[in-house]
Amino acid sequence: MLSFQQARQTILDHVTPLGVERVGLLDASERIVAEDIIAPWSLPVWDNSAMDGFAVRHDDCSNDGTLTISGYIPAGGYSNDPVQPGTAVRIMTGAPIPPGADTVVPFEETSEKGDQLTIRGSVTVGDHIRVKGEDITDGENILTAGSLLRPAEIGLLATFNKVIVPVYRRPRVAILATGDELIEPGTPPNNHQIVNCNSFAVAAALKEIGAEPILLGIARDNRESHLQKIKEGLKADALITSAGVSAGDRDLVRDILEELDVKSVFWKIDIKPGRPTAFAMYGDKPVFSLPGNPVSTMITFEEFVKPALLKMMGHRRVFHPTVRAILKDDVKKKSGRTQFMRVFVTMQNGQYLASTSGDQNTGILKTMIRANGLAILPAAPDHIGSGAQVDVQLIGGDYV
Ligand SMILES: Nc1nc2c(c(=O)[nH]1)N[C@H]1C(S)=C(S)[C@@H](COP(=O)(O)OP(=O)(O)OC[C@H]3O[C@@H](n4cnc5c(N)ncnc54)[C@H](O)[C@@H]3O)O[C@H]1N2
Ligand code: MOO
Repeated sequence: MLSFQQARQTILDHVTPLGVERVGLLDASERIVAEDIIAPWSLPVWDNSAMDGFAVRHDDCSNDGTLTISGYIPAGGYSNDPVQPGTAVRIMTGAPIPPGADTVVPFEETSEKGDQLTIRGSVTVGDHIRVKGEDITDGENILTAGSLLRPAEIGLLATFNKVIVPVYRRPRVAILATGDELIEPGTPPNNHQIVNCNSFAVAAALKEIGAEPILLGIARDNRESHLQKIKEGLKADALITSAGVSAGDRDLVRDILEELDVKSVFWKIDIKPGRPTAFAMYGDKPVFSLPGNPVSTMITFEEFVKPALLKMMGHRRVFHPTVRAILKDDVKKKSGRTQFMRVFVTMQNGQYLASTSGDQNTGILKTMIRANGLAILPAAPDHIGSGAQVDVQLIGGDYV
């Protein structure tokens, strides 16, 4: 049986980034740029003032004399007239430095009387001038393909007039719940029926990473229903099924996938929860079959599906940030399996602390709700004492 790391790597080895599409600037937010972006001009575009004040010739500032105010350049204005010796030009932040001037003196360091200006204190040549190209030079590679477009990158693209941006396509991901016991949310449950929560938890997780969920509904525990729904799901870029993958008499998912020529890559991983997870490929489309217990579905999505989809969207970083934390509880676990423990992480005196968020049975949803981290307990020991250091993936929720 594959270990946690082997299974995750195997999945990542099977998926590749989807194609590229060109979208409007704001639609590119939080997506991955698919080509290098080259600066078409320098930034700043020209030498400009960093302060409201006076553009002067530094040589004129060395004696205690006065200068004559000879002009005014607001932001949005410019002047091609050279600043003559003995004169100063009133200039606003962002306005281009006029020829001849090499220094800006802020208003606070001057006093004015009519058109006469006195500079107080010492002035260094070049003060308060933002020099052309000091930020970015013409032809510089400003964003390499594969970069995440956060607000700062979107601003940078806007600066350079890049209103159409090449980004990796977002996967359309079909989600199929399976089981005769299931009804859809909004339907009053009869005896022995339970409401399909997995499809919605998975759809929300997909939206969080910018993938497009397609809800296929529920496949009933018979061959025809599975065939019809799975066929539909295979039209998407990826398919996620929940339940029907363990050893039950009615666990049909893997058989039907095989019947539809979906090639099994592996079944079962040495982890808890999530052992019966199956992974298969339909051409170049991944098919994830997640165990039905809601907590197992959510954790296997986080550990296996999310990194694969992020890779398909062109992301270079596909894993949750992991921190070392001190365990606050004694933990008994199954020896030989990597175990994901739902924890609540806090920070005290510069150190992360992780305490169990409650009952770790996979039937217990509440513990998932309370968790903001998953501690990854290594396979070997069957007991980890409080005070031990463990790796914890931060999975969001309340900030620590
Ligand atoms: N003999 C064995 N039995 C089981 C094994 C095993 O290895 N041998 N593995 C156990 C483990 S671990 C898990 S996890 C479950 C997973 O089984 P399935 O993926 O086949 O899921 P089901 O049995 O159909 O359902 C499990 C549980 O989850 C509920 N469920 C299913 N779908 C949904 C949904 N969409 N929304 C909410 N809840 C859902 C379902 O009613 C069951 O209670 O198998 C163990 N058994
Ligand atoms: O592996 Mo099951 O997913 O423990 O609940």
